[in-house]
Amino acid sequence: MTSVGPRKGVVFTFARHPNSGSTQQKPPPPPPPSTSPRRRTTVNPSIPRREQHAHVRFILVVDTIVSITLDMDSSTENQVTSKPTGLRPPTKIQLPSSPVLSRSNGLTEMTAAAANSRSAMAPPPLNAATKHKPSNLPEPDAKQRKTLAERAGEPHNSKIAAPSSSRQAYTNGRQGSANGANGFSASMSRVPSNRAPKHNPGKSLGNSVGHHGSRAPSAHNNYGGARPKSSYSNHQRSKSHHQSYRPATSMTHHAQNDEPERKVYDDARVSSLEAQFQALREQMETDVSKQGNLKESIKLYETKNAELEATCTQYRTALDEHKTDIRDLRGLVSTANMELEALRRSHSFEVDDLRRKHRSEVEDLEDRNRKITERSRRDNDEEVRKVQRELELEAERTLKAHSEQLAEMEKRLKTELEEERAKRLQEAQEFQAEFVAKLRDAGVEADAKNREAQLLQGELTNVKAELDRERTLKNGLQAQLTESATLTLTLEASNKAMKEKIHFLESDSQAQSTEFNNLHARMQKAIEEAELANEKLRQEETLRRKLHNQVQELKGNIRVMCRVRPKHDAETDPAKIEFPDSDADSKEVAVKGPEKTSAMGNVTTQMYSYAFDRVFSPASQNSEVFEEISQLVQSALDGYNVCIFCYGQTGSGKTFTMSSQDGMIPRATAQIYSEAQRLEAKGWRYQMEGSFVEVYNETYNDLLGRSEDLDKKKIEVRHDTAKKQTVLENAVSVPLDGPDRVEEILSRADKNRTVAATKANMRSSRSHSVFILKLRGENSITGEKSEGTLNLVDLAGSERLEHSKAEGARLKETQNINKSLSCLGDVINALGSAKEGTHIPYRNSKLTYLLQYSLGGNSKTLMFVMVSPLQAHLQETVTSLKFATKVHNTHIGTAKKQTKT
Ligand SMILES: Nc1ncnc2c1ncn2[C@@H]1O[C@H](COP(=O)(O)OP(=O)(O)OP(=O)(O)O)[C@@H](O)[C@H]1O
Repeated sequence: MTSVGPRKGVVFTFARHPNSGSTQQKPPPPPPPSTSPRRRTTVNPSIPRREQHAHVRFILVVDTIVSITLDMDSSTENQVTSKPTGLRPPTKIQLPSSPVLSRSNGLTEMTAAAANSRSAMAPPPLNAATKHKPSNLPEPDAKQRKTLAERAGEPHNSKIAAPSSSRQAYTNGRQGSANGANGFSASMSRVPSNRAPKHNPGKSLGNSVGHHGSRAPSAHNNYGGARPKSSYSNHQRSKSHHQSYRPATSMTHHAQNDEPERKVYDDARVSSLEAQFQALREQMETDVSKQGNLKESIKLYETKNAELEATCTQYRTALDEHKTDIRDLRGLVSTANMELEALRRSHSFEVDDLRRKHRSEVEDLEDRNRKITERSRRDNDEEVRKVQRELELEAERTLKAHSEQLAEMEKRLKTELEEERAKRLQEAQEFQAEFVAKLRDAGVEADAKNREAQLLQGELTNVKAELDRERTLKNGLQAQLTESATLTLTLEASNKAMKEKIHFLESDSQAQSTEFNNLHARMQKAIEEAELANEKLRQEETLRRKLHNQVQELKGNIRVMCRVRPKHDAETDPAKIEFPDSDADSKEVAVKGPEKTSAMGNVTTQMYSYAFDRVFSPASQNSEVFEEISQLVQSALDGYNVCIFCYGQTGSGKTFTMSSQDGMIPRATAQIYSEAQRLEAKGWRYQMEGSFVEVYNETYNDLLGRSEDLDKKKIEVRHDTAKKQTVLENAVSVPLDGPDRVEEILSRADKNRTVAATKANMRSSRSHSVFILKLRGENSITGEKSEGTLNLVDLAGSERLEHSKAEGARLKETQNINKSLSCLGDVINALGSAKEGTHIPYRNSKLTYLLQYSLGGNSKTLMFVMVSPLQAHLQETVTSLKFATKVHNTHIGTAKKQTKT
């Protein structure tokens, strides 16, 4: 875009609207920044007056040139813009929006800021030009300095006036012919002043202008040929060029010399400028001619553009037609699709109809075929029957014909025979009469006749044989007929029987159904009755448990029974033990004490009598003993803690009673299993776990663990005070899923004890063994839960130290045994005498600590006091019996059932 101020203005500026860059014509690069010459000439006092004057004159001249050019350009522009072309309108239309120029104000000065914004180059100081133009200073060395024309050929020079790449291209395009302009730019623009003096002062301004004017027209082609405002750019540059080449030194010199010299100088300067003007004019003419070329080019382009538009319109029309065709085709395709779909549908309907028709035809054919088959079968049967009948008739007919034929033949033969005989007789008589002489001949003839008769007889025999055959045949046919008739009769009978059977079965099915319903009803009734009975049983069971435990409570929660083992054959010197009430329910035992000799010499013996809950004589069996304790075992299933222990001296039969093959432990577990199974019908399910530990020298050992760990593995006993249960930590617990498992447990425990035993120490005698059976039951019907524990304890043999004379390890064992037994007595004693809240010394021994919840108020305890039958053990026997009596006399609080609902 080109914008020019009024003709008489001081500043002219080439401004370009930013939007104009989109035109096809490549715009000229923005002019280099320039400052107002007026400002320079009028404001800056540092410039010599003569020089300023020369500037003014120069500007006036230039202004004139510009105005001429503007007239030409504007007319050209008007011509161009008035033509209706398809090209973008010239950028001149956007002049009013230019921030640089305002027509309302006439020629507006470009402010420094505006100028800066249009150039990347900083404006040089105003006096920069003068600073480098001292006339009195020596010129720089020619070798070091380059002429402006030389520098114009250097690529870097163009950068001075081209801050952007586009400007660079533009400048480079021009550099071959616009060296002078570069020189102007260096002066007019804000190119640093140190570049300005680099021009060769030897070259005059006229040379520069002339050089400028001699710029080849082809240089303008570098602007793209469509840039009509390039001449203005040249103008501006020419002005700058003028200023740049203004010989400041001469101006300075004039200022210092007299006036005539200055005038000469000015004239020279004016003439130079005029020459320059002439050159510029030529240049402008050239530009005008170029402009004409450009206009032609524009016209050409317009024509091409019009052609292209026409082509475009044709293409658009063709495109629209194609689109219409495509739409039509789509419509046709959719119509065809719809028709195809309709055809497919009708075809599928037809196929379905055909299928249905075919199916019905096939069914008809099958039906017809069936009927035909049925009919043919019936016809066949009928035919067979008919043939059979015909055969029978034929047979009858044949038989009848044969019979008739035979009878006729026989009759004929008889007749013939009779006739022949009569004839022969007549002939014989005739011959007798006639041929007496001929008797021999007649005899011969008779013989012949006889032979003939014999032949006839043979023939008759043959006929008879034939008749016999016919008869045989007839008989055979009759037999066949009879057989067929029999078969028919049999089949008919069978058919009848089958019909009767079907009839019977049909009638029987109804009877059976009725019977089944009756049975079902009876079964339902029986089930209901069974349910009622079960319910009643459950109630009975609950009542039984209640009553049973009431009885147990009445019997006391600690009971003592005494068992005297039998004497072995090898054992002599039996003690005198009596059983005063020798009935089936013995409760007393009397032991005859040692003989005592009085001072008078009388030998007396004292009888010690003891009464317990039950006394078992040596003849009693384990089964009898178990009968007495089975109720307690039942209590464990009912949710009680039960403790049964055997107390007595060594060899008194504790292990035999407790752990032998038919001892209390196997029997108790067997009973628990059978009872648990019985209770399953009442909704109870039990889980059973067994542990077996021993207390040896006040240490717990696991008898079900590995034998090598017997004295090494530490077992901890923990008490759950809330649940009143004892937990054995680190001890093996075996789930008892069958009574046979008890044998396994007992043999494993026995093996461990045997391994641990030494010759001098039978381990089983020197330790307390405790079999613990935990029973957890749950009733799925009533929702009851129970947790009981059965403890079966085989205590170590009690011994008196003075009697055993034990030393060393045995002494320690004995002391520990006696201590724990003493503690057991203390606990029982405390339980019997204690008021509520009194301390029970369970912790005084490992044994009582282990049995804490199985001794006392929450449990049922049974003590077997085992008695040796030997006199040698009498003292120990009496001690044991006394201890047992003490326990027996103890009343321990009421047991509590561990049940939940
Ligand atoms: N009721 C009995 N019938 C037959 N034999 C018995 C009976 N009671 C014990 N015996 C036998 O007496 C012997 C000693 O019995 P047992 O080992 O049971 O005594 P113990 O009190 O366990 O001895 P320890 O305290 O040393 O273990 C064994 O041989 C045993 O078979």
